Amino acid sequence: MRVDIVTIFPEFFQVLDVSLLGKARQDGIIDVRVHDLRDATTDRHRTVDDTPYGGGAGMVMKPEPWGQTIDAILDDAAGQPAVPAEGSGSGDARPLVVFPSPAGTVFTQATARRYALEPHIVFGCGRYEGIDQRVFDDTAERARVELVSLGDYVLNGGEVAVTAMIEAFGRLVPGVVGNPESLVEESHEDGLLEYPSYTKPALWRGREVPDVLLSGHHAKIAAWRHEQQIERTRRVRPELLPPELR
Ligand SMILES: CN1CCC[C@H](Cn2ccc3ccc(-c4n[nH]c(N)c4C#N)cc32)C1
Repeated sequence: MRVDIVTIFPEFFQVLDVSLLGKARQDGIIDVRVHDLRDATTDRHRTVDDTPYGGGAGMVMKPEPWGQTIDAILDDAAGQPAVPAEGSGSGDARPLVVFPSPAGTVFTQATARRYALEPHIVFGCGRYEGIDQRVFDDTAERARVELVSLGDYVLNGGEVAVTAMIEAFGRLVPGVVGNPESLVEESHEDGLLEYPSYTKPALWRGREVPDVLLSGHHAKIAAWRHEQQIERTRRVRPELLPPELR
């Protein structure tokens, strides 16, 4: 899987060199390439923004550097088809270009599962008040374009969102997580929040571990954990409960 990231803060993504994603990159499972948008500027000040047409506060990101950078990435990728992850992908062979945006559809575990099947994703990290709309419209001429939001709050740019999204789908790409079993019983994977976890010691500051977890009775443990998931989901995120459990 190939991932391209366009940003004015390339150093922001050094975080992707560590932990699971760093190993996935070293193992060649995920090929992450970071592009500095300012490399596509032509003026001495490497300008990427300008005042908004129609007035208003803040600055808007100019379309030219974006168009040049995205074209270069898509042209390069066209010559090196990326290998899709196992499983059925979107069926649309065009690359996927994702722009984080507070105006986008909310990123969920279902989005992460879908992205994990894509052979190639380009992420465009906006800053300032956002990117000139014509960048999205022009890119949509040759790629699938998605505006995606991390959640209902305002960030200063797309980099934090892209980091979270790459972690969320990256861990689902086959070979990234050592034990795929650990991906099954986690929050949102089965629509419910995860059950509480415990480890040694059996007694800590006067607090014991639930007896069922010490029983060795796997069926009872599984039943207790599922009940905990339902109780926790009902308490914290009732809207996630399937109708029959509400
Ligand atoms: C005051 N203005 C309002 C519009 C956005 C401006 C900052 N900005 C520029 C590019 C950009 C990209 C994503 C996000 C963002 N914010 N919240 C989320 N869940 C996001 C996601 N994904 C924010 C962004 C700040």
